[in-house]
Amino acid sequence: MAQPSKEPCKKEACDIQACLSKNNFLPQRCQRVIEMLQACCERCNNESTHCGSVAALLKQIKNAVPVTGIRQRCLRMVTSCVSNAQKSVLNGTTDAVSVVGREQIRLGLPSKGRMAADSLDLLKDCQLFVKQVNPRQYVAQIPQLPNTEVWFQRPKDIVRKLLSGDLDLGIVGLDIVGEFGQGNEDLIIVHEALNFGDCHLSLAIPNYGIFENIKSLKELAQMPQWTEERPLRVATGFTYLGPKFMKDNGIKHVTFSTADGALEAAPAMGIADAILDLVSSGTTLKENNLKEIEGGVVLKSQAALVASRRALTERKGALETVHEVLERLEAHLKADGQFTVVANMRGTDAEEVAERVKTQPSLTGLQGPTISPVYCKRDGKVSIEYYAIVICVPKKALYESVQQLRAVGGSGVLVSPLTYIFDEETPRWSQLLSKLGL
Ligand SMILES: Nc1ncnc2c1ncn2[C@@H]1O[C@H](COP(=O)(O)OP(=O)(O)OP(=O)(O)O)[C@@H](O)[C@H]1O
Ligand SMILES: O=P(O)(O)OC[C@H]1O[C@H](OP(=O)(O)OP(=O)(O)O)[C@H](O)[C@@H]1O
Ligand SMILES: [Mg+2]
Repeated sequence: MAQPSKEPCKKEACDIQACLSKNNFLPQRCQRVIEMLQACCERCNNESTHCGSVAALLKQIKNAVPVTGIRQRCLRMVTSCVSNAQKSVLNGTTDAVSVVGREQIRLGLPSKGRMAADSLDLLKDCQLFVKQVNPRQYVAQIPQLPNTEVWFQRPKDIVRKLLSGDLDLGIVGLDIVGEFGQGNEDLIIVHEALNFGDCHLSLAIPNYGIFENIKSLKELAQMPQWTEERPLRVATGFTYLGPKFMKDNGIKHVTFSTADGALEAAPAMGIADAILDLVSSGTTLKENNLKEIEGGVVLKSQAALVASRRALTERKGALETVHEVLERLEAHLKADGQFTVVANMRGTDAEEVAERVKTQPSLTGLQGPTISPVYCKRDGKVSIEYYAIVICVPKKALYESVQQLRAVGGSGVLVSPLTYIFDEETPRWSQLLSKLGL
């Protein structure tokens, strides 16, 4: 194997050093960051794209660089440095044992089942149109994100492939993240509430026989029937989360069996005493004479945007792509629950109208009402008698708000859907940076 080259680092190393020194960082600290960067690139030359030392380097930068702007510049330089090191391997400048080089960011979407159509619809609502030529084609493009390709996969494979580095981002249920991610720190939840795929993972027992009066997990655990020889038998598809939940709750005498579906039949078939499965409407439990119990919810789930930490810190453009996707998602999801309400109000001036509006609890809008004069022509003269008030109102509080508007003299109330609310910065973006140690 050829000697690893430190060349790709040189320019970035100088830039980072200059940036840090210019901002009064101690020379030893700068030096340490640069050494780590160079060691990291050596390893990238030698090993693969998944050089774990980048994470350590980023942590070091976090400690050394408290100012967000400078920290982000350093991060970009590090990413570019590492990707140069990788490119030099691909171009043959340096040998490598195995390098998975790819330019495109990969987003995994559910290929079928409950989550598939909803994932595409959500992206569409964010003006991200997935172009899939036919439904059996597993790769697709999003013209609005030219550096990103979509790969359709089964939800559990999305999580597995995020962990193996074959996908960078994905949309899956939090249940699948918990079950197949198993707390792996490389999986980062970028947005935990995409507003579809709602369900919960729950323990359920028959509502007849020895279970008739059992109402809680505690009571279930204390039943004298369960012994080492005859443990509580639980049927579940969640073979990681199930045992973990029982252990965390101190339930000792328990065994698990698994099946791919129709688990609700297991107690009546005599295969299990209880089941641990997803519930949404509760119909399947009810139809099979099963009930949930207090303390039996393992987790609440809905669709989430998940990313690979390594991809975000090492793959060129990944962080920027996540930022854009996150902004679009947040703008859409925030607006989704709101209406824009416009009404006219008679008044002497804008402040007086504002005072009246503010007496009503549902009329404050996002930051406060926008009030503007309505110019009308009377006897050939332009005058202001009315003011238009514009507010955002939660959909649930619409009627209440209309009543409150009327109560303070509002008339001609217009209600229209709100499509996007772009905040100054999305709170989840700063949370993501902090999870990444940036
Ligand atoms: N009632 C529900 N039952 C199961 N999953 C639900 C439910 N409601 C929402 N979900 C979400 O949908 C995901 C499962 O979707 P789906 O049932 O299509 O896949 P699957 O069960 O893995 O596929 P299959 O049933 O073909 O094995 C879950 O991981 C969960 O996040
Ligand atoms: O509370 P409910 O709305 O009734 O939904 C819960 C049921 O839905 C899921 O099964 P699915 O339809 O995926 O069938 P499967 O068991 O064949 O996977 C889940 O495993 C439950 O059985
Ligand atoms: Mg299913």
